[in-house]
Amino acid sequence: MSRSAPPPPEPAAEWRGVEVAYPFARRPAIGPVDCQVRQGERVLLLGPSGSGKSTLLLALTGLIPDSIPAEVKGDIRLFGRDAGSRKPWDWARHVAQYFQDADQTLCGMRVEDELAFALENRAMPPETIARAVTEVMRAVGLPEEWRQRASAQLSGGERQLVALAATLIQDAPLFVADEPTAHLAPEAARRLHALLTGREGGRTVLIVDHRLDGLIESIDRMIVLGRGGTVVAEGDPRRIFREERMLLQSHGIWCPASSALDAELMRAGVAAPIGPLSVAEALAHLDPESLSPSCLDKARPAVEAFVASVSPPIDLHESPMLVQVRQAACAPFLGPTVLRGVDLTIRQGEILGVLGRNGAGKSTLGLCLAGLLPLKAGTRRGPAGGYAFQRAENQFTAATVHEELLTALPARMKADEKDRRAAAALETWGLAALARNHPFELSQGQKRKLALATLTLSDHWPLLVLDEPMAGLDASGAALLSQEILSLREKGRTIALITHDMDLALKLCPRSILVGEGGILADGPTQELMNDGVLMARAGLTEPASAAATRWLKAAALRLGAPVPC
Ligand SMILES: Nc1ncnc2c1ncn2[C@@H]1O[C@H](COP(=O)(O)OP(=O)(O)OP(=O)(O)O)[C@@H](O)[C@H]1O
Ligand SMILES: Nc1ncnc2c1ncn2[C@@H]1O[C@H](COP(=O)(O)OP(=O)(O)OP(=O)(O)O)[C@@H](O)[C@H]1O
Repeated sequence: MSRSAPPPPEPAAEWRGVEVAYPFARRPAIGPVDCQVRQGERVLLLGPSGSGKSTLLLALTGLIPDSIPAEVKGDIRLFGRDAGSRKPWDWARHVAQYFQDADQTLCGMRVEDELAFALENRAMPPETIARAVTEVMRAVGLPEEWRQRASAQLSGGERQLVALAATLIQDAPLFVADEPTAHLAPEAARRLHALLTGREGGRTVLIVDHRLDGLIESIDRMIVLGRGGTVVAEGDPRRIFREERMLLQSHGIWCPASSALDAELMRAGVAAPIGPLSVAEALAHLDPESLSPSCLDKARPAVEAFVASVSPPIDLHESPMLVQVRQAACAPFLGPTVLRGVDLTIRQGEILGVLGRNGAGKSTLGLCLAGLLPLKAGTRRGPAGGYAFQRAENQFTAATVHEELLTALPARMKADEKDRRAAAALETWGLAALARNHPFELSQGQKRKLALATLTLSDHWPLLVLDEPMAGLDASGAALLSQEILSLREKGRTIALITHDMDLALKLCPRSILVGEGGILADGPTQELMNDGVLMARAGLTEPASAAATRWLKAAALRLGAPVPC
């Protein structure tokens, strides 16, 4: 007698014909959506800003419509059960959810309270909770002595780490994370990605992230939402990034650096047999030591084209000084001095990269450079600057998107001129359909766009400090911002760009500073800094994704006896 195979386990999460419509919206934010996450799978949910990724996740445990009003149609199932049959908090043991905005997760006074909260709600013994807190802090890289620190007095990235630890400690079989690494420095993001997608414990993971390099290697499957809030692609990351690249780009979705290189190598007829997930993997079969010169000749222009697309711009001539700080000591608002002996000159019309690990003091320095925080010691010369905050909504003061833009324009400007300028900005940033919405109703990427549109609309500031402006932006938003930064520079404006994106710094900033060890660790051409592995490691940074391609070009040139690129 043949025994029939046991039925497959129920999917961890499943959406069938799901539509979600927010009140007064002209059309549903998502739907109809049909997709699932199988138990034990690690799934990446991709989509442009506003495509409904957060909406899909919030509807999963019923937070929409329980806490956020919206009409939900269709069938949502968690581990085979109707998700709506329980209250959101009744799912807490099954689903641990990390929200896109860390500040929405944090509710305790101290780091320890924050982390213990979920386990205290389960009435666990204090010793067990204390042990779990120690373990999770170690796992995410939070120092033990931070247990008593006030969570409100942490940097943006540090708060994100605490919020992630508070979610991980719940040890639920399904972990859902909405952009968990948006504010993390490269090293911390890598550790977190490894932790989230690790096989231990057989946890199921559903993750939304725009930062793909280093993550996609450990993803089993992707679900891609398009601009209309429906699924436009689903399957193996290798296949999707190779075969559906044009589709992803048409929806303004990020593709990893490896996919751009793969496309160049495909055109040259020397691509890897299967779609690569990293730049190193894209080049693994093209080892300059063993490759024939004819094959090297074919591959070289393709790799060169890729490297040129991510290379630093030509440096400016020496221009007059705009802002200068000498022997400056900088402290966060009501906080201790974190940077000492800072000597820095920013020249008019330059784009300066400000790089460093989480908590290094980049935002504190940025606020001092803009004149928004007084120095504790030393001198600052130069005009005040405009500041795009790390958390976009910290900037919003108006009741609608349109009115928010108007705040950037001078009071004496005629009303119809103001409206014309605001309408042009809405169009440029793709926010026209949301003009009457409250800024807080926007998706995270849309909020970022509004904050940047408002800041760049004003002609008032000769210096703009942009604090992680790309965090949460989709590929089309990021491309727009890059263009905007370059055109501001053309108009003589000066920009300090605080970023965790090494490829972006390399592409936009001829010069960068590395902030670390209580001061400025290094100041020089971005390319040179990034070539110095020891220095980058000291600053807690990793090389850009494109670095492996630059090394390959050098090795290929040596082998062919051609001039070695610098
Ligand atoms: N509370 C709300 N009220 C009204 N509209 C909302 C609300 N929350 C989100 N929306 C709208 O629903 C759409 C989907 O938003 P959602 O936050 O799910 O997108 P997303 O894909 O997560 O975007 P992002 O990548 O920018 O975070 C957007 O157009 C947004 O403006
Ligand atoms: N209000 C505050 N009170 C006390 N300490 C603070 C306060 N705000 C920040 N800090 C501390 O000051 C240091 C510098 O913070 P800052 O926000 O400048 O770092 P950052 O480099 O911008 O970090 P991130 O990349 O995480 O945003 C951090 O160690 C942080 O914990």
